[in-house]
Amino acid sequence: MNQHAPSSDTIVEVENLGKRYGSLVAVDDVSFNICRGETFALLGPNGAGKSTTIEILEGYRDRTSGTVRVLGVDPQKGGVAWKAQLGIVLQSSAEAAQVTVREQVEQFAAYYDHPRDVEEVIAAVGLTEKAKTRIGKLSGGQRRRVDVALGVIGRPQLLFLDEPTTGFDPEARRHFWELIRSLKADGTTILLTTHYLDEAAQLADRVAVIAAGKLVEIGPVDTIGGAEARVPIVRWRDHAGLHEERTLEPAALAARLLDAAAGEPRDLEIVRPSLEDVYLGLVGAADRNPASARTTTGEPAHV
Ligand SMILES: Nc1ncnc2c1ncn2[C@@H]1O[C@H](COP(=O)(O)OP(=O)(O)OP(=O)(O)O)[C@@H](O)[C@H]1O
Repeated sequence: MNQHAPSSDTIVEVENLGKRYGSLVAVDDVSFNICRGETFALLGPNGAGKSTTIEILEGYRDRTSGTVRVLGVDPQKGGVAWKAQLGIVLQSSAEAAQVTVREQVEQFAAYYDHPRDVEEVIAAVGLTEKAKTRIGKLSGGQRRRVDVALGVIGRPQLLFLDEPTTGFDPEARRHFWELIRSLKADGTTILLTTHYLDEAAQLADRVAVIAAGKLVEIGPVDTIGGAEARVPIVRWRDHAGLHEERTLEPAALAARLLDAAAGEPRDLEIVRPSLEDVYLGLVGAADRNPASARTTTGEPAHV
C-alpha cells in the first residue's frame, strides 16, 4: 500500500479510524493522510463508509475510535475559526428555496473574512444566467451547482466534495472539472467522493478504495491496483470468433494479426484498463475475501 508519512504538509491525518452505528461497523480501522494541495478521491460502493468518514473529518459526526487531525485540529474540538477554513459540499443540502442564487451566495460570502468574488463564483459554476432566479425554481443539477458555489465562496484551504456532480449533464460535469482544476491550481486541497470513476481519474492525484468500511487499496491514480491490473487487452475477431489476449506488447500482437489476416483484422481494439476496471477488480476481490466482510459487533442496533 502506498501511504505518505505524516509531515508538516499533511493536512488530513486519519489513523485507525472506526465508527459504529449500534452493532453496525460502518468504518473499520481506516488510515490515510492527505497532503497540502492534493486532490484525494475516496471511492467505494454504496454504503462503504465514505460519507461517514467525510462527516467525521468535517466535525459533523463523532468517531468511535482512532485519531483524526484536520488542519492540525481534532474535528470533535474544532471551533469557528477552524471551520471557516473548510469548504463543504454535502450530498444533499437544504437551501432556502425562496432566495435567488445571487442572494444565497452573497449571504454565504458574508460569513467569511476573505471570500471569493460572488459574480466570479456564480460564473465558475455556470449559473450567471440564473443569478436572479429563486433556488426553488432551479433544476436538480443547477441546485447542485449552487451547493458547489457555497462550498468554495469562503476560499477554503480544504474542500470536501461529497458526490458533487450527481445530476449534472455531461457538459456541466466537464465545466465542473475545470473549476476543480482551477481551485487545485490555487493551492486548495480537495477530498472528493464520487461514483464516477472517470471523474476520479480526471481530477484525483491519489485514490483510496473502501469497501464494507475497510480500506482496500490506496495509491496514485495511475498505479493503484498494481501493474498486473493495468496490462493492456487486445481484442479481435476471426472465423473462429472473438479473441482476447492480455499483453505488454499490444502493438506487436496487432502487427502479427495484421500479417496473419492479410488485411485489417476484424473488430481489432487495444484497451488499456481504466480506473473503473481496476476499481471493479479491487471491489470484486474484496467481496470474495471473507476477511474483508463488514464486521458487526453483535450488540443491539441503536444509533
Ligand atoms: N445515521 C446512521 N445510522 C445508522 N446507520 C448509518 C447511518 N449513516 C450511515 N449508516 C450506515 O453506515 C454504512 C455506511 O454508510 P455511508 O453513508 O457512510 O456510506 P457511503 O459509502 O457514503 O455510501 P453512498 O455511496 O451510498 O453514499 C451504511 O451501511 C449505512 O446504512
